[in-house]
Amino acid sequence: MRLSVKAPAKINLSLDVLHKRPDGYHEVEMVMTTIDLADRIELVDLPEDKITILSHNRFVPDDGRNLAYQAAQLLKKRFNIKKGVAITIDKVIPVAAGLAGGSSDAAATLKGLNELWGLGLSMDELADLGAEIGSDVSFCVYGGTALASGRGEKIRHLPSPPNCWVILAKPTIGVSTADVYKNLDVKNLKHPDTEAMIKALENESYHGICDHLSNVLESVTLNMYPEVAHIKEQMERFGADSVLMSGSGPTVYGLVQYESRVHRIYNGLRGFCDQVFAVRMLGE
Ligand SMILES: C[C@@](CO)(OP(=O)(O)O)[C@H](O)COP(=O)(O)OP(=O)(O)OC[C@H]1O[C@@H](n2ccc(N)nc2=O)[C@H](O)[C@@H]1O
Ligand SMILES: Nc1ncnc2c1ncn2[C@@H]1O[C@H](COP(=O)(O)OP(=O)(O)O)[C@@H](O)[C@H]1O
Repeated sequence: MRLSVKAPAKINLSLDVLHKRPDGYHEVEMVMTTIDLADRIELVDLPEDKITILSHNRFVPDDGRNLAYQAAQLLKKRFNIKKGVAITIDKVIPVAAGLAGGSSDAAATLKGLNELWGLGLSMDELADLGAEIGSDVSFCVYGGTALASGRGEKIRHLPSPPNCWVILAKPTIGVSTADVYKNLDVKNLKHPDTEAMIKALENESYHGICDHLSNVLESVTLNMYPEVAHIKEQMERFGADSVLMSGSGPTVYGLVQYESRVHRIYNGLRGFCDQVFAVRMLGE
């Protein structure tokens, strides 16, 4: 049997770090939402006991380092499944970009194999399994809009933002999430107003969302890679309503309400940045 599953990227509308935990992770409060920029995962049942990964993107590992591989392996071990799966990843989401591409591939693989192998697991059970793979995988299982806390695995669903455009620009560098957290000065942070962001979503206030975009990891990555700051300035100059770096970066996104402005910003950024996308929020 063969199954195809969509694996959408996320952006962080706000990202706060509360403290460093004894296990080395950071306690976070993040408002995240999925966007219409997605990988496609194809799963084909194999009679023999093996997992294969195929992707034409050279930055995507084709072995046990791949998060989709880890998702399949976790299900096989936990439910004692003797057959295998061939996973093909049609990569659209830029890699190591702060958009949770790998995490979303893992989440899509969990959901797809749940169906393919008839496991009958609930979304909550899949999200719990996802947390064993990575901090962002639980969110990616549900998608939509949510407040993620703990190390990212505790999910509270939120209303999705009013429809608008999201323009993304990724400079030609990949950022290590671990390095960014390592360079974060947790004691001296200007904390986002997470509650105000949640209120803005509840009130369907586009301007409220724009006013409260905030990410404590942004200044860390901006200091490490000045080209990210440059993209942010240009996105603001070309007329995005509000601009922020997603996750640990280096992708910068701008929110734009009116389609008439999208082309100008997109074309302006394309002048000096190879990877630019104009997409919609995905909603619920
Ligand atoms: C920063 C965020 C924001 O959404 O995303 P990305 O920028 O990676 O997309 C997440 O917190 C990343 O989630 P994810 O990429 O799944 O992280 P993991 O694989 O679990 O961890 C990678 C490394 O990041 C650090 N880490 C991650 C999450 C967390 N709450 N505290 C941490 O300190 C740890 O050093 C860990 O070894
Ligand atoms: N399916 C996958 N797609 C992309 N990268 C993956 C995948 N599985 C593992 N990785 C590894 O995870 C790292 C982070 O990738 P990604 O999830 O795209 O970024 P981020 O954590 O910034 O959102 C990459 O450098 C890559 O080596």
